[in-house]
Amino acid sequence: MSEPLLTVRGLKVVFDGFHAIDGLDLTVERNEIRFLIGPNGAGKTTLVDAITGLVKPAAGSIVFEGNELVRRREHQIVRSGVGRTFQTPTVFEQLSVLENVDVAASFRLALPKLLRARRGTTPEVTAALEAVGLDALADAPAGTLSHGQRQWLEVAMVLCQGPRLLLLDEPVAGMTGEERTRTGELVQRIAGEGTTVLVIEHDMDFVRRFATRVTVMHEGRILTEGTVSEVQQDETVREVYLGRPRDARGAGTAEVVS
Ligand SMILES: Nc1ncnc2c1ncn2[C@@H]1O[C@H](COP(=O)(O)OP(=O)(O)OP(=O)(O)O)[C@@H](O)[C@H]1O
Repeated sequence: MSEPLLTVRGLKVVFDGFHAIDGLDLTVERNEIRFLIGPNGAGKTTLVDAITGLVKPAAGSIVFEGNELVRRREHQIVRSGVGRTFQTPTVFEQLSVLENVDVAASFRLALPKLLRARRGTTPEVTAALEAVGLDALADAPAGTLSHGQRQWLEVAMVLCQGPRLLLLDEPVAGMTGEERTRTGELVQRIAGEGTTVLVIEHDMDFVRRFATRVTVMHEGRILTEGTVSEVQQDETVREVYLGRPRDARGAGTAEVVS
């Protein structure tokens, strides 16, 4: 069997004595569309923050394609092939759609290459815009895009950097049904072209339709993993979502066990 794309072992992230990630182990194989679910505060975003260098783990290792990511800086992690989007898209509103992707593409280049590269649009930029279906809007200011289109623009901004692992944080939040379907199909195309995708999501309908495998997080650890139906039937998952009536629950979490 080939080496996993991502191997997380014994990961701990501590905020002022609070263990947001508490000895977490996770393995992601190549070409998966892995969904990460779990109640509010389970540690999903913190895990992605640790993988991408935004927060520094107190312990543990994160090995991507055989290389340790812990202690690398954010831009080094991007250059090593890990890209992410955020819950709220971060685009430059005054720049055009094309310029946004162009700026993001430059970020991946080392300075000498960057100085040579600024002569017209690169094939990666064009391909990323086509992949997310925004090529017809290339010259539109990003500030005029709908919420769904902004999310796709942010995906294009990551795709143009050529990631082998793409981490999406609640990509369909606030989207219409049609936009959700388009986003799911986009994720499938991205995975089909060789980029492994890890998606944090609360929308169980979306998870059911597009996940190849689901990991459930709870209190900073992995509770269980499996297919959607396997995790829905898991007793511990049912307890986490339904067994504590006074817990604050995330949107759609009750759906997990329905
Ligand atoms: N910078 C921080 N400082 C202190 N505590 C934090 C920080 N970031 C996250 N936490 C805490 O860590 C825990 C995990 O948060 P995290 O955002 O990773 O959960 P989540 O599973 O992504 O939740 P949600 O589904 O609501 O987005 C929460 O209790 C949160 O309050």
